[in-house]
Amino acid sequence: MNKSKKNKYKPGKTHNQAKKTYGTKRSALTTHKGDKSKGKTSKTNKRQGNKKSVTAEVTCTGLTNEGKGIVQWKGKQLEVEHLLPGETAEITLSTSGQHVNTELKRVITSSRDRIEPMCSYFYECGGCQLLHMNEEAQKRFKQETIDKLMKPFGKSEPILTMDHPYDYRNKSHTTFGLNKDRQIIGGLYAQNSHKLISMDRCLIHDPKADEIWQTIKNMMKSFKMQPYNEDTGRGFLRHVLVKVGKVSGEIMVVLVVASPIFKGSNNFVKALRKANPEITTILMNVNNQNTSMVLGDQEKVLFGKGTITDTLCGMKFDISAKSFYQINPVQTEKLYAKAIEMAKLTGSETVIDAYCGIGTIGLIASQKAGKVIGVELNKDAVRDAIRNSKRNGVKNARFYQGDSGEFMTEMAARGEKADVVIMDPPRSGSDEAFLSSVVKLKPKRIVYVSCNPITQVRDMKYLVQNGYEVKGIQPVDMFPQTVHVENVAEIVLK
Ligand SMILES: C[S@@+](CC[C@H](N)C(=O)[O-])C[C@H]1O[C@@H](n2cnc3c(N)ncnc32)[C@H](O)[C@@H]1O
Repeated sequence: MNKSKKNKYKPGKTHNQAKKTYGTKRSALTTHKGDKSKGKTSKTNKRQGNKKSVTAEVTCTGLTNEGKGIVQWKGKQLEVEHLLPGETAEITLSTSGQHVNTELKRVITSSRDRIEPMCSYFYECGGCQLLHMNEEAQKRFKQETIDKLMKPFGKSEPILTMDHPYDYRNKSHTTFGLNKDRQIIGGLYAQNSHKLISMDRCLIHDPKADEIWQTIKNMMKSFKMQPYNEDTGRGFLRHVLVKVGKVSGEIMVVLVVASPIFKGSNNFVKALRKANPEITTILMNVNNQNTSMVLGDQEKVLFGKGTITDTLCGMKFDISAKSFYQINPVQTEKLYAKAIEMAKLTGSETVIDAYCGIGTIGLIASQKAGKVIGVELNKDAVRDAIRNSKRNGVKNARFYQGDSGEFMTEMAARGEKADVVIMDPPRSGSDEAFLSSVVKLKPKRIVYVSCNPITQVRDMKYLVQNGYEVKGIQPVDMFPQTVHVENVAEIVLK
């Protein structure tokens, strides 16, 4: 590896997701140079637990990438959850070590961008961070986030938003537990915690998925099925994963259980299908590890074919329980259309679809390319991709299981050729092995699809330092109501 400054790859930190709820937040304490404190501190100092807390009146001057309000207090820049630019508010502050925790107590002057959150779990859950902002403000926030991050590479296009920004998630997983009265509850963990919030509906989930896990929760008592307790390791049902084919209407239910012995599974499946006849397949996944991962390794099909099929961009795709599939298909069609437009295919190119999942982008691109080579780490996803290739009658695509970085390194070592690389890595971004091999392979074009523009910027800097230039930047709002934003960049060899 060339160790020169030019080629030096500097992995950045992964995007820090916004956290949960009103209050008890630990804000990053950053020293703020050159600005006088604008916050007024009240004289009353209280003790919160063993931490000293003070109340202050502050004015919000902007938003962080995580959608938190930025305020100045005693020469420091602090972040306050759920505060909007221009608003003045009363907050409480408490210090623990190097950190200052802030809590929004009362908004004194409210922004015109503020709306009443449509979800009653908003302040507790933290899965959506922007429900207190109207649609226009969310759009502006995401556009500004991308514009700011992508500034070194040029201007970004206006973000592609969604007409009905609710009910869009085709995949959801629910956890079960007992409340203090030992009644079974189901819901989501509060962001970055293991506090289970009992809910009946999530505004961004597919409504059918929420209906199904409610059915399961209501069946548990009569089937003597106990929710799994992470602390004691006792109980059976850990999670329910529901995947919905938004076009096909097919529905997969995965019962994630702590033990492979599922007594009465036939009757359970029968009762579940009776209550929700739209379910097309039911699986049992055994996760007996002490882990925060939802799915374990063992899987058994209890009913149906074990996969669902959905249609995206006119092609049909089989999706397994463990395979990645974009969670917002309406916006995915816009994203893929942009990615393929940026690839500028003429029919003869060799295209690499790196981090290809079930082969969606590559198979759609294959209609306009000479040949497509897909690489993906997850073996179930590769099996789906191969099946999807056959199902759609695609003859010019091959899929391989492996690490994209290693695969590209081997391709570069063999002196192989690629005209276009489409890459869509996970949130942590790509790696040095992959990027340095891309630079060796010298494709004319790279289309970089990312759900984390922070790691995307890091990787794009490397490509730009090594002979590429950025020609186009297109943000897409794949995750309305949350701070997350998808971005696709067109990068060409100079
Ligand atoms: C954001 S998804 C994109 C999938 C696909 N392009 C799509 O649009 O549905 C990232 C994919 O990268 C895969 N992945 C993660 N690390 C990988 C690696 N080192 N090499 C290859 N694939 C990897 C994941 O399993 C996942 O399927």
